Amino acid sequence: MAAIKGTFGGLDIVWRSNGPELQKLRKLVVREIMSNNGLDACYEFRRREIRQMVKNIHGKIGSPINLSEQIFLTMLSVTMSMLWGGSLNGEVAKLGLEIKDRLEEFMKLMGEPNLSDIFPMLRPFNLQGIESKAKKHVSWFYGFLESVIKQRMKLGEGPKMADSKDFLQQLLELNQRGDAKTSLSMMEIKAVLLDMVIGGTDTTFATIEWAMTELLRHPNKLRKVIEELDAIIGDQNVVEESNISRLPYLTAVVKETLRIHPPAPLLVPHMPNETTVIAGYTIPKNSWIFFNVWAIQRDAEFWEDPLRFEPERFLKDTEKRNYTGNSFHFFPFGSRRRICVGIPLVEKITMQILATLLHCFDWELPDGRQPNVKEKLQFVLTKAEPLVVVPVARLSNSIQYQ
Ligand code: HEM
Repeated sequence: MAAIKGTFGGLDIVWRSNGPELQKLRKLVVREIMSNNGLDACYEFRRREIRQMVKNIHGKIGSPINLSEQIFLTMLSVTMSMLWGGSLNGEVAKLGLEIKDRLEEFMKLMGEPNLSDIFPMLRPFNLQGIESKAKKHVSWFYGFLESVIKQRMKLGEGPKMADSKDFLQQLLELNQRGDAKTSLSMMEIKAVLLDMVIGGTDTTFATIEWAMTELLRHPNKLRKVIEELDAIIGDQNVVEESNISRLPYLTAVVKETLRIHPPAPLLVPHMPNETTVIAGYTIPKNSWIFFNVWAIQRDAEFWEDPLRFEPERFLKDTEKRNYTGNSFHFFPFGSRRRICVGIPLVEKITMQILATLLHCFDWELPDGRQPNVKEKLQFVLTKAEPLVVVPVARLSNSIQYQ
């Protein structure tokens, strides 16, 4: 962990220590970028990538497809598109694949046990090479983001899509306001963008992959989702972000997925800057603390029949069962000062991608075999084996697939 933290140079949000600079960055992201206005401003970018996903899948109707890979690429395209108007289509596809490979490598490194975390005096020797490998990837990402930013500053504005503005454009405009509260250095802009690529892509992908897996394992729950989509969206429309607040059952499916399969099962490690005693245990200053939210959210003391996939439990008591991190039985995004800043985006994007996949297609299982729930932990908890399924068109109007 120390190795990974070091590679960011202390400028990003995830690995920055508590203090006024961290609070400034968090406030800026939450108030400006993740606000309704901020997210609405880049809706067209998200929408474009989701429509492209539908088109890609429609081209493979009737054949088995690796849905996990399709979801990952869609999430990466959505992230790149929202951040700097990038895309994985056309000539930049090669670059997208390079980002995907580097992201996967980086996640692996973050999940690898590092001797230096247990014996900090070994850190200078970099015995497993984790720090140097991680640094190589981070420098590549920083170099790439720098060229994107320079290009944008030269052109003066981002790609035009209706009235949309990508995150980079929003950050640069905040900088032009020129007040200390919203100005960021170029290094900080790069670090925040990188946090979003690394912190946002895999976690959101994993949520959608697990939700699809659980629904395919539970046809009675899937039927309820389809009934809800047919009633709210209907046969002649496509899913828009404005519809998703009217899909309470699908919302409960996402929450139940995040309960059983939290993408960040140990949250992000915390480090107290003072020695503290909690419940009689002494937590020494500067120790790495992991919260096992995976185990807590499966604890039979708090959850009835905890391993059963039961979205209905989130239909009751919705006030308490939310993402605010105030319940210590359900906090997949963490809690309090360091709670995830991406929640508003996650709520929109997971719902819209899931609703679109289930509204546009029926999904058949090759050889009728149920997908398994074997897990793979590389910092983010994903499925060990990809989800392979056969898409079948379910809408009568071919325009909905274009
Ligand atoms: C389902 C998707 C996601 C999950 C489950 C998730 C989960 C988390 C968790 C558990 C933390 C650490 C909280 C703690 O330790 O107390 C965190 C932090 C963070 N997340 Fe997310 N996240 C998701 C998506 C996103 C997205 C889409 C973004 C941005 C585009 C994002 C940006 C961040 C950032 C910047 C932090 C660091 C906050 C800080 O340290 O102050 N996350 N996230």
